[in-house]
Amino acid sequence: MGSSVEVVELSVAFGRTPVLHRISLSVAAGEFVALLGPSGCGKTTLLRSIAGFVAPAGGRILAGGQDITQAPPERRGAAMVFQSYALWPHMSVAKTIGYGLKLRGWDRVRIDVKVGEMLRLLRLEGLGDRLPAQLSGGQRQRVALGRALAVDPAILLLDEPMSNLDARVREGVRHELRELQQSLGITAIHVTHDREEAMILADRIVILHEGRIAQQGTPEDLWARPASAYVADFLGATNCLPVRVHDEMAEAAPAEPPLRLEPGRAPPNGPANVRFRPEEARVLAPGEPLDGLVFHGVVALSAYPGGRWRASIRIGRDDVLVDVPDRLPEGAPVRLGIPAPAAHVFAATA
Ligand SMILES: Nc1ncnc2c1ncn2[C@@H]1O[C@H](COP(=O)(O)OP(=O)(O)OP(=O)(O)O)[C@@H](O)[C@H]1O
Repeated sequence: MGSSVEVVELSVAFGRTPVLHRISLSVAAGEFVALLGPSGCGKTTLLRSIAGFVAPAGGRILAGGQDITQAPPERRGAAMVFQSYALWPHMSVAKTIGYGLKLRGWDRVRIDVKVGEMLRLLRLEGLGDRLPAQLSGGQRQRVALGRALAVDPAILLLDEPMSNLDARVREGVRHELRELQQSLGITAIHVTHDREEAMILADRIVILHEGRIAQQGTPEDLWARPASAYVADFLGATNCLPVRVHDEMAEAAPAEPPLRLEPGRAPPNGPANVRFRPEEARVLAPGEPLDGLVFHGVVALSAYPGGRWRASIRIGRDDVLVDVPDRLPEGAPVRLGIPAPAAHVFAATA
């Protein structure tokens, strides 16, 4: 069974450079949490601090209510799977999976039984005698997972364990990992810079920005209500257009009705930006009304990435992308509509 993890005001510095700033985070027993953010935001450092490989400058870490801040890695009830898998080239699959048990002094017979169980669980039956070089990428990844899970950890720490797999294999492995984690009831903390991976795997996503938590919530919550331009951008709302906000209304073009912003979520009066996803914006038919923001623009370019067309629309001095069902002729005037729930408005300085 999994145990809870509590990170309390954790600070980490390398030399004089602070990397994590008083991070507080609670992970429930059995929960799957993804730490998401761009390269260098500190997610691996946070994971390694929980694992016990990095000594914090301040704050505490608890597992199952016990303070483990000073505990050595092997006394934390956690196992880590690394990006590189860190498999030993001369050690067979079975020996690799049994390695942690041998270190714990288990006898040969018990180790064999447990390794057999892990091989079945991870669909590696018949591969026990192989060396890493004789395995596919997906199989190697499962061996690394098997080595971590064999010791029955309460907490599974995953450091980008799928980044070396090709896209097609990764899809399958994601679902396997999620199923495995749920059936074992283990607590998982997963580091990734892949938004889709975090969305698919996690009960909760924690987005990091320069060593601080930018926002945390369920995937649906973050998707629908990003709290800042940084989070919106990271979650695919990469289009950005200027608007003016006054009295909780955002205005795109004087000719179109302004959008009433959710009370309490409106940025202060003045220059602001609306951020939105290409797949959530629409090109409107002439005169078609919309509850949202409407901009007037011209088609700059159309491309076909597959399934739908993706048009680049020039609005004033900005270009934005929008998915459309059919090719739009270049130079055609269009009304671009951003439905209210898809329009994320932030002060221009945010
Ligand atoms: N051992 C170290 N010594 C000095 N600086 C380090 C060390 N490890 C990490 N850093 C620095 O700390 C910052 C955060 O690194 P970290 O690896 O946690 O980021 P990350 O979000 O996991 O990035 P990536 O996705 O690239 O792994 C970076 O600026 C990095 O250069």
